[in-house]
Amino acid sequence: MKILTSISAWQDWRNTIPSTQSVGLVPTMGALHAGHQSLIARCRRENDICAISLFVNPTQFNDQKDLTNYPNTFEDDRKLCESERVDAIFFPEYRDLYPDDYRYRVSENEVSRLLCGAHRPGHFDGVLSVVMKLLNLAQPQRAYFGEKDWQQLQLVKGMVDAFFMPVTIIGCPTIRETDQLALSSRNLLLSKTHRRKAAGFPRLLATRAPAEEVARLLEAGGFNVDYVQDFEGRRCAAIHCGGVRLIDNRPIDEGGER
Ligand SMILES: Nc1ncnc2c1ncn2[C@@H]1O[C@H](COP(=O)(O)OP(=O)(O)OP(=O)(O)O)[C@@H](O)[C@H]1O
Ligand SMILES: CC(C)(CO)[C@@H](O)C(=O)[O-]
Ligand code: BAL
Repeated sequence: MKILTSISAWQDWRNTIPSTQSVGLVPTMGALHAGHQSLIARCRRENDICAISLFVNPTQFNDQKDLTNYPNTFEDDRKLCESERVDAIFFPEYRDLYPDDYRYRVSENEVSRLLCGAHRPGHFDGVLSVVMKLLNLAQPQRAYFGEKDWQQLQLVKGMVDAFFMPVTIIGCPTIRETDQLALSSRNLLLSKTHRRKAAGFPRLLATRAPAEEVARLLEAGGFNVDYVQDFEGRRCAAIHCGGVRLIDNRPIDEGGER
């Protein structure tokens, strides 16, 4: 497994791959967990070459504290990638990935302003810009994203269509803990008490009550609610639990308990 830290090393490596071999890419911000692992495993199964990027992208953070606190578990990440037979890890630095210092960026003017975009101004400009860079560098046939970040997934698909980018975006189901909390790197930041309490989030999101009622119940349960909103077939929500921001979504038409 190669660990590539410079753009030129990554490009040189990419150039060694014959055009007859398919490449899959899993973009991540590291602190890998079983959710990421499911994306990597699928990428491994569906492609000759499986690559992953680990980059905590500063341009998508509107909150400096959130960026500073973002977990970093590089050694464990490396081991997980090795055990999943990843071929290459791309682990760049900001100044290399942003030679323009973010003068150039990709913007979407509608969906990116809703939900998470309304609460994290500029967030999706940062996400789309870095994903465009990563896709241009890796030139994968397929790239894998989690449904946990539903709005992100829709925006990345939209960008690829809008710019005629030669890549297929594959959405992968959300992996959950046994108490149904969606796995997320930020879960590492929850205290024991808040981790226990966080199980109430997916439980309330799965009820059939109207979105406003779910928001009220979450607030009553001690969470600070950014939003609960139905969007493109999903009930999406973001809350703060003990200062940690968590997001989740559920299909709106799922039978039984949502
Ligand atoms: N529980 C999960 N199930 C499936 N995919 C996931 C899960 N959590 C994250 N992913 C996907 O992994 C990719 C990388 O996500 P990222 O590195 O931001 O991790 P994260 O756990 O979402 O962290 P964060 O705490 O920042 O939300 C994204 O496409 C994301 O949707
Ligand atoms: C897609 C991504 C890797 C871009 O930094 C990030 O938003 C994430 O991990 O979901
Ligand atoms: N998975 C979304 C990345 C972020 O919260 O910035």
